[in-house]
Amino acid sequence: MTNSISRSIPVALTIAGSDSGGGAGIQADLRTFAFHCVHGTSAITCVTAQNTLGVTRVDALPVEAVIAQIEAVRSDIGVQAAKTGMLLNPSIIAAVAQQVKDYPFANLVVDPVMVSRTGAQLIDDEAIAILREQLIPQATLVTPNRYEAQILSGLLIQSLDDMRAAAQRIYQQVGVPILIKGGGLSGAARGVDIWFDGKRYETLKTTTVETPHTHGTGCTLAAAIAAQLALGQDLFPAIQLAKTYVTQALQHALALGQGTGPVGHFFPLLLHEE
Ligand SMILES: Nc1ncnc2c1ncn2[C@@H]1O[C@H](COP(=O)(O)OP(=O)(O)OP(=O)(O)O)[C@@H](O)[C@H]1O
Ligand SMILES: Cc1ncc(COP(=O)(O)O)c(N)n1
Repeated sequence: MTNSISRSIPVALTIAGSDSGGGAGIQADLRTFAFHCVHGTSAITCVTAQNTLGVTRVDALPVEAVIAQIEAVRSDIGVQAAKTGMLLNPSIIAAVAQQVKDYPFANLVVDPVMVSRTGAQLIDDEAIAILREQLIPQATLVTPNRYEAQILSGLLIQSLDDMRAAAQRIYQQVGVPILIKGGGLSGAARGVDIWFDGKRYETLKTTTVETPHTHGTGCTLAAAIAAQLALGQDLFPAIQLAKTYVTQALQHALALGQGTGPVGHFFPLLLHEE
C-alpha cells in the first residue's frame, strides 16, 4: 500500500536571468508559476548580482549552457508555455530564437527586457535588433514597457494615445499581439496597459497602487500570462487574469532592503498576518 499521489500538471519554462535579490527574473517567474499551480522549469541566461538598490554585476552563461537547459526540459518534461526575460546579449538572443524556430513552443511570451523602469538601457543596439527581427516575430505575445515600446516603435510615449499608436506601429513590424505596460507612466495612467492584436485595442485598467516597491512587476506579469496559457486559457483572458494577479501582488508588496522592494507573490499566505 502506498500513500503517495502522483498527478499530471501543466509545465511552464522561463528563459531569463537570475536576480540574487529574489525580486525579478527567474526567482519571480518560478514563484509566479508556483502560485498558479504550474510546474516551473528554467533556463538561466545570466547571473546578476542585484538587490533593491540596483545591479552591481552581470555574468552571462555560455550560449551552449543556455540551449542545453532548454533542450533538457523540452526533450523530456515538455512545455505548455514558455516566457523569455533578460536574454542579455546578441549570441544568447540569436541562439534562443533559432531554438524556438527549430522547436516551436505552443505558447511563447516574450518580455523584451531592454530598458529598466528608470529608463536605463540594459542591452546593446545589436541585441535589440536581433530581438526585434528574430525572436519577437515568433511570440504569441510581446510585453514591452513604456521605454521598450518607444525603442521598438520609434515613437515618444507620454499618454495612452501614444501607447495605442506605438502598439499599432510595432504590430506592423512584427505581426504579433502586443501588450504595452504602463507602469512607467505618471498620474492616473500609471498601471494602465494597452493591448492590440492587429484588429482591436483593449485598455487594461486597475487602480494605481501607491507603493515604491514595484521590483519585478514586468517579469511577474509575463510569467503569470505564461502560467495561464499553460493552464489552457485563451490569450486575452490570460492577460486579464495575470493583470489582476500582478495588481494583488503589488498591493502586498514587500518593504525589503533600502530601495525598491519586490511585489508579494504569495500574498494569500501573508493575509493572516494583516
Ligand atoms: N503602481 C502601479 N499600480 C498598478 N499597476 C502597476 C503599477 N506599476 C506597474 N503596474 C503594472 O505592472 C505591470 C508591469 O508593468 P511595468 O510597466 O512596471 O513593467 P516593467 O517596466 O517591465 O516592470 P519592471 O519594473 O519590473 O521592469 C503592468 O501591468 C503595469 O500596469
Ligand atoms: C535578472 C533580471 N531580469 C529582469 C529584470 C527586470 O525586471 P522587472 O522589469 O520585472 O523589474 C531584472 N531587474 N533582473
